[in-house]
Amino acid sequence: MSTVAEHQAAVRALVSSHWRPATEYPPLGAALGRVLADDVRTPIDLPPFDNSQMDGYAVRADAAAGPLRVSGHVAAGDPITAFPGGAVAIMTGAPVPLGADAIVPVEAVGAPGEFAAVDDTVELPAPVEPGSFVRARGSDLAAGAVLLEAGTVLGPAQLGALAASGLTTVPVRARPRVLIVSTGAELAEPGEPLAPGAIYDANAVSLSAAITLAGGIALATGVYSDEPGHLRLALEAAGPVDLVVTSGGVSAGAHEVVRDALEPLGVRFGSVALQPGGPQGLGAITVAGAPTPVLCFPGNPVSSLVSFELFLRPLLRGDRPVLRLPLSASVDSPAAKHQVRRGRLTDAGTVELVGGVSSHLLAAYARSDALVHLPVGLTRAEAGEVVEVWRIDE
Ligand SMILES: Nc1nc2c(c(=O)[nH]1)N[C@H]1C(S)=C(S)[C@@H](COP(=O)(O)OP(=O)(O)OC[C@H]3O[C@@H](n4cnc5c(N)ncnc54)[C@H](O)[C@@H]3O)O[C@H]1N2
Ligand code: MOO
Repeated sequence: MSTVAEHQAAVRALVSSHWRPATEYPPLGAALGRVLADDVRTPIDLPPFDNSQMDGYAVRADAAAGPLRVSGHVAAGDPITAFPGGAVAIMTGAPVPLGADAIVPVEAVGAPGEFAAVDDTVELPAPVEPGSFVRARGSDLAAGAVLLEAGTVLGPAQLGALAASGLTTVPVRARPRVLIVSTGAELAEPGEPLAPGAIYDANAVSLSAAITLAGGIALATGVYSDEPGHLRLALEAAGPVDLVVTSGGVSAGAHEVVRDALEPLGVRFGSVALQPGGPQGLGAITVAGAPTPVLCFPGNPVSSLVSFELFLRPLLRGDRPVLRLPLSASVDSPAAKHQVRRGRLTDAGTVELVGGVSSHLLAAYARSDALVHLPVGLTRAEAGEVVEVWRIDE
């Protein structure tokens, strides 16, 4: 039996030895959620020039005592000018005139929005600190410095920072194409009539959604049969993909379609000290003429998704946010297994378990926003005991 860490390492080694993503250069508007392929440096200082943080007056701090003549007016978008002395009325974002070194907010001098006219005088109420309310050139980031590191997932702030640097395209990793094959003779497509003994295929949809949210391109198919030949046919008919994920057919039953079809091709099956998600398979098979990694997840719907979270998502998307939170109630756990329970964060700052241990409890999973980790060796945790929690509510 492998540990979770051993299986994670095996999956990482397998996937990374086959999937070497090409670099693509989408425009920023099409790069949301993509993963940076290389470090990106800003070609310009951010901000590109000293500018005012406030609507107010630009002054020289060492010459700001007594009445000051208003010597000009600059707004955002105006060119950079030399400081003529006195006080220059200045708007937020306008370039600080060269030679001025501080901004006094307008409300410190008079009413907000009311500026003295050029040639009028203003009197400042207090001494001024050099640099106050000046947003210095390069104070966010200097030209040439790394703005975002390879591996960063591009969200609103990251894309905004690239745009602020004047960049129009960004190097991102090609999205992995993942073929999801859910198996089992008992499965029916949602929408079909449900025959006695049949259940609807949840995993094709849940794993596709998980892959898509993790930045992959999900291609899903169902093999609703226990015939290994049918699974091999489905794989032979598939176009080129970077990875295959199967669900079901891996444990100890008489009809284990995935194991029966893929074990002869060299895929290894075994147990991981994990619940849910114990039975696992991994290896490489030929798909569309190319050696392609395959991960075989157990069919129970919770087991499939938990397997994805522990073994595949970190490779595609990085780690989930990890919290350490007290349990809202006590819980028992098998000493020999790393147990992953579904949970919900509470307003009290604790995590409460949702539903029981069993891996068919998908509706309970659907009400959860966290995974609660109870490691090997832990047999019981009391209410208030702090445990590792992964947020999964993205
Ligand atoms: N004698 C043993 N029996 C089982 C063991 C074991 O060690 N010894 N392990 C159990 C564990 S743990 C798991 S997990 C499952 C894994 O089973 P399989 O991967 O072979 O999956 P199936 O038997 O095909 O299905 C299990 C369960 O999940 C339902 N299922 C399957 N696919 C889907 C789908 N796409 N959508 C919704 N539900 C699905 C299926 O109907 C079964 O109820 O084995 C245990 N047994
Ligand atoms: O390992 Mo199974 O995945 O517990 O339910």
